[in-house]
Amino acid sequence: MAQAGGNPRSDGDSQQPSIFKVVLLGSSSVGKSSLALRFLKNDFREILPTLGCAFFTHMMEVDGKALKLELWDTAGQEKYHSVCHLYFRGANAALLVYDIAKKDTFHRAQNWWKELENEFQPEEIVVILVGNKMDLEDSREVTFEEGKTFSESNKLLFMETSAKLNYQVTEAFTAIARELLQREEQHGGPAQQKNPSIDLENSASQKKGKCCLD
Ligand SMILES: Nc1nc2c(ncn2[C@@H]2O[C@H](COP(=O)(O)OP(=O)(O)OP(=O)(O)O)[C@@H](O)[C@H]2O)c(=O)[nH]1
Repeated sequence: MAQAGGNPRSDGDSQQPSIFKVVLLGSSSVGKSSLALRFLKNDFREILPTLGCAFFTHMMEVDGKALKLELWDTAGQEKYHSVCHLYFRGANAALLVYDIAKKDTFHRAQNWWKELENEFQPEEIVVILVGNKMDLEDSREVTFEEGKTFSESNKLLFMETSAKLNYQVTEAFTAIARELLQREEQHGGPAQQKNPSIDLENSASQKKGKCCLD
């Protein structure tokens, strides 16, 4: 394993929420930024392709426990592929997003899973496979069963979503948050992060149109 997942961070004060790094991975145009925009702002609009990576933080509460998610929305365009590896270092969770109306994006999500498997021990990262654009039922190329079968055989969480219709978007992020908190509890509470996130100031390319999430 080349790189271990980062432990959730805390400043040592048990009252402070844990911080988890969550990366969004998948082909270009599957709707990663749209899922983030829907989750963070309950909005949906045309967004320009992500350049490099966009970064957001979000406080939330799950089952009475507060936590902070650091969301890293990566660019799906192939030219950014190698950069994405930098961004998933130290991640606690990943959303592997595909477009249910584009079979090749499902295969790409499966390849991302292989890459994560090479980087992380199974217990180091929470992964959810997300079949987005489920509003495009008439053009569906990936069945619900295909997504479910792949997830079950690889012990991933799975959900179909529509950023456009606001269907199961919050649920997908909440499922991740819940699993992260459960794992943290099993491992005896928050610890200092072993592999801190890379320096945002120096290395995160900003997304054109990122302002729409601010
Ligand atoms: N019908 C439908 N369209 C969607 C949905 N989510 C996103 N889109 C559209 O898909 C296109 C791509 O969305 P983005 O969110 O930019 O996709 P991305 O995965 O972030 O793309 P990159 O930044 O290139 O990696 C846009 O035109 C969105 O409006 C959805 O749930 N349903």
